[in-house]
Amino acid sequence: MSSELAIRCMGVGKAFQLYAHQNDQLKQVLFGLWKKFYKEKWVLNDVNFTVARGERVGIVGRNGAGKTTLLQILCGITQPTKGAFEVKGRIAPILALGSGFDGLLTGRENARIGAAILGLSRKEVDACIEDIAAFADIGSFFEQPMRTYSMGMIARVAFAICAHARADVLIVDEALSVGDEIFQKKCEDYINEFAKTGTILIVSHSLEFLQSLCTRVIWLENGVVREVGDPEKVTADYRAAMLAERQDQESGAA
Ligand SMILES: Nc1ncnc2c1ncn2[C@@H]1O[C@H](COP(=O)(O)OP(=O)(O)OP(=O)(O)O)[C@@H](O)[C@H]1O
Repeated sequence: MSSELAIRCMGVGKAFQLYAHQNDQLKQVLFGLWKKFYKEKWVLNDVNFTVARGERVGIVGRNGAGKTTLLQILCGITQPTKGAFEVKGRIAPILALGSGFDGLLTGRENARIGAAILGLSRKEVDACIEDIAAFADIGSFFEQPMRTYSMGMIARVAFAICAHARADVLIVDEALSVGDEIFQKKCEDYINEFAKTGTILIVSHSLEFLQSLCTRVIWLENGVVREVGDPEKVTADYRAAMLAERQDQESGAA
């Protein structure tokens, strides 16, 4: 690990606009200068952290804590409402796996486009497309339109592209919860291998995996950083809080 920064998140906040009625969105466009027709829902608030080059940082938090939104901001998929961020180097975003694919194009065609979007030149794509096909390991489906794919197959192609993107920073959102056991193991092996040289920011509900992989863990709670530090300590505190909450609910329900 070096002291050089790979990711810096400075006071990042994100508010979504919630419209009570469909018409309100149109009203906002027409009369938005005078009146707000939406309610703001803040899902991230003043999030600050840095990740050094070569570090492996995990993010934990309950459903809806803001983990995916934070990764989407860092990957440039959505803009922060407040604050600023910086990611140095080429990013491979293993998020919302495959949401950008065109269902009318084949796996191969989507893989070529996806790899180019991640920054590979045409020559580099030519050189690695068969390796991407082998990594995805979906046989003749690779030549079929992606609308015929299962979610698991889409995930395989998406992960395969990212695994060949020659990235400096791997940003992973729950990628290990998709696909079958064999593919999950392949992804885990890839991430462990990448970890030897690259920088990783990974969201996972698998606390054991984060403990084994990460150098630090961030616990996000209601859009704010509740704790950051040693993976064993943070995941233990998080687990204890979840357990205490469940016990409270059970005793309340009894
Ligand atoms: N486009 C959107 N418009 C409005 N609210 C949204 C939008 N996207 C996400 N949210 C809300 O933002 C909050 C954070 O969502 P996010 O997906 O970042 O949480 P998460 O920690 O990744 O959850 P999970 O573990 O369930 O994947 C949630 O309350 C969610 O409903």
